[in-house]
Amino acid sequence: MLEFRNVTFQYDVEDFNIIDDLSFHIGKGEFVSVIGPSGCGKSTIFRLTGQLLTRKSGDILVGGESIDGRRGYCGYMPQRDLLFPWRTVNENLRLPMEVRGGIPRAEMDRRVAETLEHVGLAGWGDKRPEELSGGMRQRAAFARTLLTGSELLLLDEPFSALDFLTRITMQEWLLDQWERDSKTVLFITHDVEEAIFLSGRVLVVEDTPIRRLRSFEVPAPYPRTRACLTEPRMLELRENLISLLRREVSE
Ligand SMILES: Nc1ncnc2c1ncn2[C@@H]1O[C@H](COP(=O)(O)OP(=O)(O)OP(=O)(O)O)[C@@H](O)[C@H]1O
Repeated sequence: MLEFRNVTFQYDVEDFNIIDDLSFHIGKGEFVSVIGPSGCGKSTIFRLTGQLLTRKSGDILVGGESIDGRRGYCGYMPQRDLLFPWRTVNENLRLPMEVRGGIPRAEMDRRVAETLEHVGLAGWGDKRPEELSGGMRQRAAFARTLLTGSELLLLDEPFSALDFLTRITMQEWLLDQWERDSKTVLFITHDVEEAIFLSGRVLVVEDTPIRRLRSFEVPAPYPRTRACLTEPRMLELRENLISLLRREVSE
């Protein structure tokens, strides 16, 4: 579903590559998390995939084809919900379809209502974002990401600003959505436990510049409950990942 082939990237103001000859791939329908030290370039991978940045060399493929010249092949949800405060929830959710164009208003309204119901926010469409709780705003932002209609969802630390209980509720909610929708999800987090609870695989950034992502299979079948986190194999994986990250930060 997503493939990086020998991708290299450098920010204009820097004199070194932040991503250097990186290759990896994510299969259709996978839920994969990316973890690594702060500032190592995780979000840069997302920005390159969404063409918010342009790579220096290499190729990025979605669904087997290069992303160059294409639009609408991925939905991107950033760290903060970024709902427009002056728009109602309905108006926020219509946005990706308005940008794409060519969809009749009645059809947009139908899709918005259906998606709000899908994420448990039926009846909240006329509210403004400030009237929603943090968890509800994230659900609305996720609904807007779904309304891009893309099979590939890039979620960049979507729950990092939430309190602990809302966060674990949202993690369970997201897993339910993923199991129901069969989308491909690439998820950035700083939280090792969140990564292993949600993902089938965890990719670890081992060094900067990013030359490779080390892949760890998560040894727990879906559907999952949080109880799986206390299983010995999951605890062992969690400790392995934490010590790997610690080593990277101290190097
Ligand atoms: N627009 C920019 N111009 C120049 N340098 C940038 C720009 N955006 C990010 N960087 C630098 O590139 C590096 C990688 O940034 P990026 O946001 O991809 O890291 P990250 O791993 O997602 O960080 P975090 O986990 O803290 O969100 C950082 O050192 C950052 O300072």
